[in-house]
Amino acid sequence: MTNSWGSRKTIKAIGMMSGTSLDGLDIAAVEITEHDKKWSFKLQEAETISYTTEWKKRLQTAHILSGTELTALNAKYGLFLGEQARKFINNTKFATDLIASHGHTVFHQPENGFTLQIGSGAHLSTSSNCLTVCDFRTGDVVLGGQGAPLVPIGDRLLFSEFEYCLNLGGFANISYEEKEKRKAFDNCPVNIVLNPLAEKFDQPFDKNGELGRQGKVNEALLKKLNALSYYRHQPPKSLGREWIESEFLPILNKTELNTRDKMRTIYEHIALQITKDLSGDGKMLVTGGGAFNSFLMERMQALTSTEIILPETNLIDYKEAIVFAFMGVLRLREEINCLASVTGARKNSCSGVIFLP
Ligand SMILES: Nc1ncnc2c1ncn2[C@@H]1O[C@H](COP(=O)(O)OP(=O)(O)OP(=O)(O)O)[C@@H](O)[C@H]1O
Ligand SMILES: CC(=O)N[C@H]1[C@@H]2OC[C@@H](O2)[C@@H](O)[C@@H]1O[C@H](C)C(=O)O
Repeated sequence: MTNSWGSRKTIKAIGMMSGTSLDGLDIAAVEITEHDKKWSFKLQEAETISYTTEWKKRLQTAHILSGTELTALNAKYGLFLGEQARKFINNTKFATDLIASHGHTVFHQPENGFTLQIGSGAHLSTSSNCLTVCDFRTGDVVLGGQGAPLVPIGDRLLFSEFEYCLNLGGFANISYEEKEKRKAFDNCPVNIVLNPLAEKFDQPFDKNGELGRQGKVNEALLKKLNALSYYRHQPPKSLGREWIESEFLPILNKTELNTRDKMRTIYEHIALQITKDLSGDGKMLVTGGGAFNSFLMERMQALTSTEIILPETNLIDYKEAIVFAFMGVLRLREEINCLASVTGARKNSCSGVIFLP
């Protein structure tokens, strides 16, 4: 506790998260409480603002824009986030102390020393009229870390009753305690590769895994995917769109399988990659939209005796937004919110940039 935020028992925070699946902007209003050095939270309100086709396209193609265009989008998206926050606050009457915004990842190249989440904090804080914390990843990358995943600080301090926390969004990422340190890494791609395949059937995603369930596992493709060098690397490690384009899709696009068989094989690949390192003991909390994919859950549970726990829907949908709200609170209190044991950075850090309205 180093400043006046540290003497507040409860802090009200709004967390905003735009994930890789591009289904929408998740907003969570959370009351975060510290009692006897133990943290707890209450999710008060939550909403997902679906992206319009136009916003989805803008964010999806942001990486090919010119410098000027990307700068303009950063500002425009910051204003958009601010307007959404304002509307949310007006509707819910949640008297928030702060907004913690992840933004939308456009580039993630920790090996080259940078990561970029757009959604200008200055625009967001001014248009929402709220104290805002954003740019949570850069500080860790500058310290030599992967800048991801960051949610494990929340897994450790808010969800410690679970041996594993798994999130199934665009990518799968898992976190767990090992020798009293939090460890975490991105396992493999999930919806970032499944959604475009489902779109071939005019569906935004493979609801409950029904399309993939109808296909057959292709052993040759499965073997090639499992042989990708990323899976042999030791953590810390993380994945991004760049890896999908350079490593995963070239293998997938070379096969002439029908789409259902491709999906079925990808499901097996995901289930194998996630379960291969589990101890077989304890409970695993599964969140993120992929948790609703009952076929994927079945395949995972068939490959491990670690018990898969699906929480209530709001936690499945909003855990990441909740944890970013928590990270914003830690940032204001000047307490550690990025774990070097997870990201491989030279040291733990208190990351995020603060904007006053
Ligand atoms: N009933 C369902 N069956 C199968 N998949 C589902 C279902 N509901 C949601 N999904 C998947 O979950 C995705 C959304 O998940 P989520 O919002 O957790 O991803 P994200 O936050 O964008 O990703 P990330 O955490 O990687 O940034 C959808 O795009 C869809 O693929
Ligand atoms: C760079 C980036 O945006 N990474 C995301 C992405 O989506 C899932 C996975 O890859 C994870 O590493 C991370 O997000 C979550 C919220 C995290 O940092 O914990």
